[in-house]
Amino acid sequence: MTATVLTGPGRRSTPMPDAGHAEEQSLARLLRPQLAGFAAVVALQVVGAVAGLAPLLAVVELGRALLPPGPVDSGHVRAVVLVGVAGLFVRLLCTAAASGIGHLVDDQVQLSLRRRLAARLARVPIGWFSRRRTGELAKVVGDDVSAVHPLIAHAPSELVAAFVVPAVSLTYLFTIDWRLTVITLVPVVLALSVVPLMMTRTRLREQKELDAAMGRIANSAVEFVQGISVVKAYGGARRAHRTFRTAVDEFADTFLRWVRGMSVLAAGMQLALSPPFVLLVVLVGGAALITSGGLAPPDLLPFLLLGLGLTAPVAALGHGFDDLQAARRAVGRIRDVLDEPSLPEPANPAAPEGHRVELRAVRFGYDPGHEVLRGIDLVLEPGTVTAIVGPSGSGKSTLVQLLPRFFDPTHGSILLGGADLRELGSGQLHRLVSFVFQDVRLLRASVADNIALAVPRAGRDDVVRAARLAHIHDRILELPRGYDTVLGAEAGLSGGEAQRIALARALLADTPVLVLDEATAFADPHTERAVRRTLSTFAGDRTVLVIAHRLETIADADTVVVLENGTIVERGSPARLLARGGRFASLWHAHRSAITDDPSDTDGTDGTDGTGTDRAVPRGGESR
Ligand SMILES: Nc1ncnc2c1ncn2[C@@H]1O[C@H](COP(=O)(O)OP(=O)(O)OP(=O)(O)O)[C@@H](O)[C@H]1O
Repeated sequence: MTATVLTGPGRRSTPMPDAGHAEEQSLARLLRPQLAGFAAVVALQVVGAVAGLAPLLAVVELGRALLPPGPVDSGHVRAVVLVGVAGLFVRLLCTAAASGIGHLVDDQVQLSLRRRLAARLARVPIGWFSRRRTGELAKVVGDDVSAVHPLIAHAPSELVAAFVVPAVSLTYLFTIDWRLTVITLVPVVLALSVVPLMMTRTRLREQKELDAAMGRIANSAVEFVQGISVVKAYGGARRAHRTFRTAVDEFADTFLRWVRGMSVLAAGMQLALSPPFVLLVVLVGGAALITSGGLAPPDLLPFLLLGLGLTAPVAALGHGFDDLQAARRAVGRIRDVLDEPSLPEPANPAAPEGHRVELRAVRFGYDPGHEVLRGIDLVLEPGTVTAIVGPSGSGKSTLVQLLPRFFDPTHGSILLGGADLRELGSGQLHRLVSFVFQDVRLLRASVADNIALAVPRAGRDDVVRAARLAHIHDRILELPRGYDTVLGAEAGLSGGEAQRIALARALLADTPVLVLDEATAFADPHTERAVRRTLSTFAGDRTVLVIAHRLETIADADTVVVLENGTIVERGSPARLLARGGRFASLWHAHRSAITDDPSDTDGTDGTDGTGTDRAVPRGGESR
């Protein structure tokens, strides 16, 4: 046997900079398209906040005009009332408009975030998902994006109210009496002095721990629900439940620690901002000034009224503080996902010539330090079927998943028609390579749409032809609405049926390279034989790579590749390999005797086709 290290016209892959990654996904950049809307919200809030002070100031002015003894200037009173009413009206108008625009901007930002997340998730390597937990990802796309809501829709109004209202009020109060103004500020200063204590390293760490504990609850709940059938079948509900209970208990402990740290601070802040405390401070200060003759009694009124107005925005900011902190952390997590490197897309895709596939010194590992494929050199010629065999865990599935580019090799390259896969656009690659793996994923869509996934414009005739070839047409007709039946909603399919839908999808895609993980594993013997016949007819000039579990597939293959521990230990035609008496021969004999020893196996997979002819005898052929 000769090693099939071929040198072809393949070029070195030069991964292009990832366009998606290059665009820095900062929140500012994210908000840039919405800047006009954002500016309008802030402007309306400023006008609204200032106008909102008019009624208060009108009451104060009325008090100062009506309380002192003597004649009343009715013209002045009328003007003050009019200004107060107009201010109220403008405030209502501005607040409503700002709230409306703010929520529209928020909607756009959330939509854009979710679109970006979806686009990024579609481009990250499949391996990234296996390292992520479903709960965490669901939290980012769902909860975390929603947590941005207060940041966009409420923060501007709260910030504006917190700064503009006190600024205007203070200016007015200063014109009346600067000493009482300073006294009126005491509650605000006390409340603000608590804020840094709420943001110490310990408090922020506790917040993070709280978030992580919440994430663990979500994960364990999702995992518990996903695995519920297995757990129940094996009576392990108690054990599985324990993970959830532990997560819940941990959350309760973390929450208690957080509450303990925050409650005194929050209570102190609330006390400082509470109306009774504010009134007490202003009254004590005002009374002292009045008795000393430094302040006219009616001038105490504006301080009592506006003093309460000074603390209200700070209190609102305090209430929104948690939301804002949560939004900040959520944006951080969203940014982490958006910054995740995706499989690089070439700026100028290469044009492959033909569909010869060549793996050159391919190495790959899911985790650093643990290689699953350790230097694979392999050529798959057009018009041939290459079967991969090998013990469980030898890397067969990993190897075939590199062809549709579920992952990129960590070293070496894979060439298709002379072009490195990394130099092909993803659309181009999908037009060249289709696959049917064991773990078939069908979409919650009609049967026809599922089959036509790669060729959305395919006519119904083509879809039916592909379904017939995959021997699933009759079963589809039995479904409630035939080809229009929505899978997962109106009907479900068995594992073998789902595989044949996936096979029909691959047949319709009609790509020159086909990768199969023994696509007929779940079919009954009769269907399995029929599907195999279809595949051998269909193969034609195609380049076919199949993970073979059945002797017939192995016997029919042009080349068999024996994989062990991530390296190719034998390759050649089945007949030659059998004659050599090496690894393949012992695998073959072990496989055969396992089947003949198993009395339950009556499906012909022992190498006979049920007609008495021994078909699973490797046919002759030269090693490539
Ligand atoms: N998503 C993954 N993340 C981390 N390790 C993985 C992942 N998938 C497979 N592995 C590991 O890679 C090695 C090869 O697995 P692979 O599924 O390719 O083998 P296989 O030959 O196809 O096995 P089988 O015949 O049992 O399907 C195994 O050690 C497996 O644990």
